Amino acid sequence: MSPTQRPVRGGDFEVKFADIGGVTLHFDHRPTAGARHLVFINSLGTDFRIWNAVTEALGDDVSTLVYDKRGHGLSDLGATPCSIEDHVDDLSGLIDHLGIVDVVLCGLSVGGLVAQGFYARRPEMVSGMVLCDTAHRIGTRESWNARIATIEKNGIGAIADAVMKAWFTPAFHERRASELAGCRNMLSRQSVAGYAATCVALREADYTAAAASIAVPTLCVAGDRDGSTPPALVRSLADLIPGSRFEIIEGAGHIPCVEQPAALVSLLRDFMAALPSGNR
Ligand SMILES: O=C(O)CC1=CCC(=O)O1
Repeated sequence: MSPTQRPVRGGDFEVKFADIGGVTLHFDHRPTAGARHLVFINSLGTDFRIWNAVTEALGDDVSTLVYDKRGHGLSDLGATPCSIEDHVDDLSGLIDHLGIVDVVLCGLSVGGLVAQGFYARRPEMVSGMVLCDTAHRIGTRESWNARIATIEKNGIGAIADAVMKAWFTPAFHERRASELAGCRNMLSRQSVAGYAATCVALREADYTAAAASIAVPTLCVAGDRDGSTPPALVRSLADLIPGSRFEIIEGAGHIPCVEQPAALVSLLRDFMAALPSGNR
């Protein structure tokens, strides 16, 4: 596809896959000539459709890349155990495969850890970061081990009620029942092996020391009702990153791109507009 062509959503939609170091990754790349790349990195238990409303609203103003991280959606799991650094390998390989040389990363939850890992490895590629409902360290060894034990015994469905409470506000539960059901299906239909492998990666990840070296514009964002990485935790990440900004999205849980996409888009647009121009 030439950089000026964009597949129309729902029209000539192309399913795209790439073999990155032996791991097949499922992605959707919508380049616009001259527009900076915004690369979205998913949270645990989700596939790239969570960004649909956001990329739709951004339209042709930015180039976008979404992908299913290993072990999720239509992407392979690869070898286990895996670490955040393996996820960084995937992202790095996919970006190179597509010939992208300058990115703004938008990482949600574990995706925010992948963004921090990518920045630590390839800072020259990154013009800015939006770290959404994430932290330098998420959960505890005990909490991840307990979650892994539960899903390996009883399946992901066994944790779905608790996860939906963390992902979405009570208002979403009350008023957006079909979206809630769809998101619950998305979570429950991830593979146990892929989900558990990502829990292991989360359990072992600690980017506390790396945060002080982040030297690009960074916006940390939290849903005000996030039940997984609450605003105070996201704020503690922002406090570690020199010069970063912290914003709260009202009326959102852990997944603002689904619950409050317009608010996230507005923050993303302002953030992108304020960046110095770089290589595109
Ligand atoms: O689904 C959850 O429990 C919330 C979450 C923690 C890490 C992540 O990526 O999502």
